Amino acid sequence: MNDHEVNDPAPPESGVSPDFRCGFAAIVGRPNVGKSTLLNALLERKVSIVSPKPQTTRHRILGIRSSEQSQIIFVDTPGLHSGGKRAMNRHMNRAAVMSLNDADVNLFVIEALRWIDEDQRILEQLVQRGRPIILAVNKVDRVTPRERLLPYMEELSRKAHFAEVVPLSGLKKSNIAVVPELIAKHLPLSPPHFPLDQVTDRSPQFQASEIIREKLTLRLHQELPYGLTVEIERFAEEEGRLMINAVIWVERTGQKAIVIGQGGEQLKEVGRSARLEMAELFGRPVHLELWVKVKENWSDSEQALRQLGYES
Ligand SMILES: Nc1nc2c(ncn2[C@@H]2O[C@H](COP(=O)(O)OP(=O)(O)OP(=O)(O)O)[C@@H](O)[C@H]2O)c(=O)[nH]1
Repeated sequence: MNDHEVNDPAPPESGVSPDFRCGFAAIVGRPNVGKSTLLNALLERKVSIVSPKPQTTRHRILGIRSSEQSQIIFVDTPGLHSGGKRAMNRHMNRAAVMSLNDADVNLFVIEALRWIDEDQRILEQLVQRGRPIILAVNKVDRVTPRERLLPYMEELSRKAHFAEVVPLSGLKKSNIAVVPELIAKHLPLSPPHFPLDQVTDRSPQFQASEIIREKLTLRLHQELPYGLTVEIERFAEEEGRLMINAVIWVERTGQKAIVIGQGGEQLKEVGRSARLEMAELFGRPVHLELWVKVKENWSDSEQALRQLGYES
């Protein structure tokens, strides 16, 4: 099943103009070029996990940006991996290819002054699909002196026929405002698919699990790249408070000790920062309980992936 069909589209809003445009924009690019950061800047709020380590985005996260003229449904693709053998890698590749198929326009994100073979490979796949490609040249804040950018942009323009080439910085939020306008030009005339005030079709449970995973990833640095996932077991409202119980699944007993940390400090700190962010996101106090459990070699087994909801 196509992820976009999970939620029935909302009935068309009354009163939208006949020039209204709506469609799907895939955010594509190799790991760590800054796709999640850019998406968050485009949506003006945080919906997708951001971390300094590559390949942290496992799920396709749909962010929605609506204005009076358009509704852009962003698909944040996992990194297109080269040659991954484990089940998780296969899943990620399938997900990436699926969102390329869905998109009306591709926002291809690269790093300023850094074009490598993997960028070339992704560009070739995009060109084959024949959909418009908007090239987002990210991280321009790192370019010094600024004059180096212009010849680089000219060089890029010769690599393919891009609909647009935009230098920007997702982190510094510079030159971001123009991007939705450029994307909207390439979307079909259509009424909005979702209510205009909706920014994501992900459930609050999913968002809660992503917040926990992000806090873990930030604290654990190199120690647990793929080896953990988060499952929400309870998500209930009681007397104005959200009661959330979550299990952090790891692959090995040794990793369990790492996640918990000495005297439980690590886990306590993860819980504290996750709880604060959830309280802000959901607009009410949160009571969060975290457990760490071992699921042997889960990321190697298709069946275990399915149990945890990574079906594609
Ligand atoms: N200097 C600078 N750093 C950036 C910019 N955008 C993102 N970064 C950093 O680049 C790193 C990767 O950013 P992400 O947004 O997680 O990258 P991603 O492409 O979504 O990564 P994957 O999930 O691995 O595919 C983080 O450390 C960001 O802070 C930018 O405009 N300028």
